[in-house]
Amino acid sequence: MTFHIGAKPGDIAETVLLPGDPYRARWAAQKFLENPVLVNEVRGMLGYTGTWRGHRVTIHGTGMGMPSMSIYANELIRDYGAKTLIRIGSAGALQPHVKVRDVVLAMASSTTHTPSSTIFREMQFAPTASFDLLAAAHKAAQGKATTHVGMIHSSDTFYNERNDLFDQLQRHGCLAVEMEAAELYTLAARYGARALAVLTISDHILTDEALPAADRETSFGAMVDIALEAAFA
Ligand SMILES: O=P(O)(O)O[C@H]1O[C@H](CO)[C@@H](O)[C@H]1O
Ligand SMILES: O=c1cc[nH]c(=O)[nH]1
Repeated sequence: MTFHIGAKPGDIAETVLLPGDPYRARWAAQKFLENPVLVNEVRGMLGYTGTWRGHRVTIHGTGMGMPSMSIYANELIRDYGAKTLIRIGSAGALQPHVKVRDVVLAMASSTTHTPSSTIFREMQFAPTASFDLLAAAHKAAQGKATTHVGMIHSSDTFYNERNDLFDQLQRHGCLAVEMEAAELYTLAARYGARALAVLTISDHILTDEALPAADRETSFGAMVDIALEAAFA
């Protein structure tokens, strides 16, 4: 048991899928895992452990934003021994060719700040996915969803007041914006774990098209499939 996770030692698998939304964790565990058992509900941040094709897997919510992701990723890696962490999140598209419901595999993520910025001081650290997971996810995605691989942005805000920043990101090829991947990649690098973000486009920054909350909670099956296949490739 840690400050934020009530699971007993051994309750958490070495492979952890991480949606921001705890209800997406419940939906994905019930739909994809055999014998899912609730291992955490502290603060309503649901975590389940079960098996997928014989492999133990935990699916655990992270909440929204990098400070919340940082708390869960730190405790999962340092206290429970998680070794492969795959975010299964939603994101807003920043390019015209990236459409709602497409999947984005985040090769790298830019930021303005992360919870780790204080330790890097003047350095602009490059948070990057684990190549083996990225390559396996790319292969697993074939035939499951229209998939894009590239750079994303992890923002500290959902309600952006700086459209000029999004203009520059779009101009430099950034595919999508979300709020957690960069800190996950940074912590995985620090502690020698593997990490990837598999994202489903829930809305389009350029057109304002958006999926309803129920779809964001439960209709993102392709990314869960891709994440599970990549984890055990
Ligand atoms: O759907 P999740 O995984 O929560 O991800 C995205 O959705 C939230 C904002 O609505 C942020 O957490 C962002 O990163
Ligand atoms: O951070 C996010 C996540 C989904 N969609 C957005 O526009 N931003």
